[in-house]
Amino acid sequence: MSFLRTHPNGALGLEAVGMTKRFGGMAALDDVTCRVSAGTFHALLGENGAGKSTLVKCVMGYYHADQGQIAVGEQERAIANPKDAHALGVGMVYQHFTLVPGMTVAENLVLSRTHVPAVVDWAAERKALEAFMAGMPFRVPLTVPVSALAAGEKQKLEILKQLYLKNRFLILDEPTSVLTPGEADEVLGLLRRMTREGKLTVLTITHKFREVMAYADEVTVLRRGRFAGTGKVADLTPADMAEMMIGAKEIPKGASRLATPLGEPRIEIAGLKALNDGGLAAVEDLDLTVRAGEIVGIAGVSGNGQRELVEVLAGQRPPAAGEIKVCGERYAATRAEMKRHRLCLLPEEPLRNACVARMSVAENMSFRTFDDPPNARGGWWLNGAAMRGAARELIQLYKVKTPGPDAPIGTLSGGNVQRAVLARELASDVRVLIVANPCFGLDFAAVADIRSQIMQARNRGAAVLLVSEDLDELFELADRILVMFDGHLVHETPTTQADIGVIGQHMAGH
Ligand SMILES: Nc1ncnc2c1ncn2[C@@H]1O[C@H](COP(=O)(O)OP(=O)(O)OP(=O)(O)O)[C@@H](O)[C@H]1O
Repeated sequence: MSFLRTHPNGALGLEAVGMTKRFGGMAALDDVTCRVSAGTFHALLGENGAGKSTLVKCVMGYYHADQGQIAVGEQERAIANPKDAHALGVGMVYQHFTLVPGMTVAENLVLSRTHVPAVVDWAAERKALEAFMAGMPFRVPLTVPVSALAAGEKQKLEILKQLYLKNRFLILDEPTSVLTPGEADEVLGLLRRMTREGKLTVLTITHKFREVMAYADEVTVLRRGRFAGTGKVADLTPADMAEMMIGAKEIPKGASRLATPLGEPRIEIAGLKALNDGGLAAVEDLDLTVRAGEIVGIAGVSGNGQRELVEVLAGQRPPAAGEIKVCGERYAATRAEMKRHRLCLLPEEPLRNACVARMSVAENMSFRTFDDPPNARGGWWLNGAAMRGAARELIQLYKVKTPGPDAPIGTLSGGNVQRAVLARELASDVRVLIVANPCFGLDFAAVADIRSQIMQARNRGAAVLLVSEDLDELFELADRILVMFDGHLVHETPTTQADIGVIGQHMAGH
């Protein structure tokens, strides 16, 4: 496909040429070029830490590249900040929603404009919005508050907002991670239709080969901050892309499930109720048992009480009612209990919930063990050398990409923070493992690695509670799948008899 700069129907082409961005001595991007033709659907691939986010942040003007040029449409452009990017018609949709929940769809759209008049003529705005919606391939009701929309509708609205702001080059950062499989297909299908019609160009960061194969026209692959290849999807297989990403054709296989006997109950939850930050019930009447030697998966669209459930089990949120037992004893989620029962826990968003961003990788990795020998030598003297040594081993074992054990963990790429926390949690001989979205944002090789670790823990007899928004993950790992909707467990099935369509419907509350 020859490079097309602007499509007559509005889609914009974009070239980022020779992009270099250094953080201290480390080049996160080293002479990277990415060309996206107008009216195409382009996927940006690469391992965790390969430089994908850094590249799109340079394009959006969040970072200033040390070298390189960006051309949007016909011309080379200087993009000093995101405002400049928007003025050129370049917008970005993030993994997490940026809408104001208490406002209606119409209010969110109108107030997102750079210039909003002091007094808004709502009647005129409504008319203009209805005309705008009529021209869109998908619609969201204008008068409904955003808080009442399902995740798929919110994601559609995020995209509509970019189109409303007249952005015709859209960057998406793992756009489907918050959607059910049906919603993901709908949103990606609609975006592809718009690119085919020449109304929009899409550049999406993704780790999902399935979505690349089904929706993308072309890919650009980064590897350790460098350009590793580009091509048309029609000419490539997932194995070819894997080879560009990591230099090996083999997509690693996970550990297989061993036929182990079910053991005693290790997690017993009865009548649990938990409130959200606003004081409303987020989890209600929840009964759940997880036995030794099984993985119990909880499916659900984010925001249906899973976060609060995990926070209760982590001791970060008090239960409002109910009882929890671990290994037959009442459990109040203290650090001593976790240690005694060898209970390990990986919450969602580990950088926020399980790390101190400004502390080093070594310090973060030793949170569980800092007061045990050899890390502590009597009293409160911490042995930095021992902590760093143990961290070096974990960094190697779990392939965490970091300049070293002393780097602040907050400067690692998202996927590498996840690996560092998993390394800490899975390092011990775990009896009870609670994990929430363990592979969120991880590249395919890391996903295979981590899933294999979880399966091995189960095969060794651990009781595993796996809360995940990724149905593929639940189908691969769980022995039983339960669906959580609106704070309740609404459906349960052994995985061998599970039907993905039925589960998707329960996830959507039908
Ligand atoms: N603000 C920063 N300060 C220091 N280093 C940074 C900063 N931002 C990114 N890096 C480093 O740059 C490299 C590339 O990170 P980037 O976030 O672009 O990777 P990525 O491909 O998006 O990874 P992931 O798939 O894990 O999100 C990483 O090694 C990361 O540690």
